[in-house]
Amino acid sequence: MKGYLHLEDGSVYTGELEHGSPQDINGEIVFFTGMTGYQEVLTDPSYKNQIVVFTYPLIGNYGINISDDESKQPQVKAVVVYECTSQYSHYEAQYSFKEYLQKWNIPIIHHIDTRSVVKKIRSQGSMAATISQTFQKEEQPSAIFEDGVFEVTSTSMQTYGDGDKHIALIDFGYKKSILTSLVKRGCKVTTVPLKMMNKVSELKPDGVLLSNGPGDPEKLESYFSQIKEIVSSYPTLGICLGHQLIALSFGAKTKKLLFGHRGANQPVYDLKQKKVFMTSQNHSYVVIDESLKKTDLNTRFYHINDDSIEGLSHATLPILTAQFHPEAHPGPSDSEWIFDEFLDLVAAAKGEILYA
Ligand SMILES: NC(=O)CC[C@H](N)C(=O)O
Repeated sequence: MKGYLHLEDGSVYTGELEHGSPQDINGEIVFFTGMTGYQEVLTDPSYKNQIVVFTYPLIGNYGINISDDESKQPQVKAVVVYECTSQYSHYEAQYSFKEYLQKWNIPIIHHIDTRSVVKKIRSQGSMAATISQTFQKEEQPSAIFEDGVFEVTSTSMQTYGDGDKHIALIDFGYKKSILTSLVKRGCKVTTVPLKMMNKVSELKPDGVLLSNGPGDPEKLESYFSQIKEIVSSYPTLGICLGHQLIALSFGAKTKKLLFGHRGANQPVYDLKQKKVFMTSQNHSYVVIDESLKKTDLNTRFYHINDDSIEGLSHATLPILTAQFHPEAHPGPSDSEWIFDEFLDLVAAAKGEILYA
């Protein structure tokens, strides 16, 4: 059936709507530029409540393979594509792109001029959008976005792996690949729901990882002092939202980028190794450079395209943070070594090695 994509600036695009609902669907519209990796994007909890535009014009040609999911279900509010094919070819695929989203009742609007939509987002910023079955929408798309962290954090602790390094993975909506990156490096990992952060010390972990997650990091202000205490007590890695929360808890500030970084070829410079890495990213917010002056945090990584901060280290504590995704699904595995460096920090704290 015909469907309509309404943007906050008043523009309306007509496309074909699949699994739409009689009620309008509202969300923040953002775009992802990777040619592949659509399945990992759909299931990354950081995309909770967002309407994702895929800029690559043909999506779905290798189908959906459940074992590649980043969480138990798609998290996006809706999908905007040019063409999504039902014909797929991959030896592990179980569903087509459309079948998978239909199973979870997630609307797709296709045959939309995605190039035009992306140009608007690039010039005016990520904005509110509504997908509707009618040309006249019920109301103006709302720019107030729901805070997704409480929807995606788990409700009980779970333990995975049985290695000799025990890592507490604080769950703001973690991607499965973060967990598997640790388990495959010989760690025992306990996932800790946001509301159970006060139990971290009872686990006596060797290290702590603060996960990715959706929404504005400043909305979690009531947890900053607790976060500061935890990350000051154990070797720590912060990824994406986790990185932002660590910076905020030490007194730095964050701001929203115009349209964010979402793709699989984002170049990042490492000031320590003096090297550029291609990274996978999915974020709207960044740490403000000048706000670091009052803290003991130093820039370790920055984005080559816009000079924004992509990661930090602490002057005296074993804390490492990355705004990008070292677990790299979707995207290149160039920066997976971040996990090795984090585990070196953990090993150094246990007296097993020297970390330089
Ligand atoms: N992937 C993430 O953790 C995203 C962090 C945060 N929600 C942002 O958009 O900046």
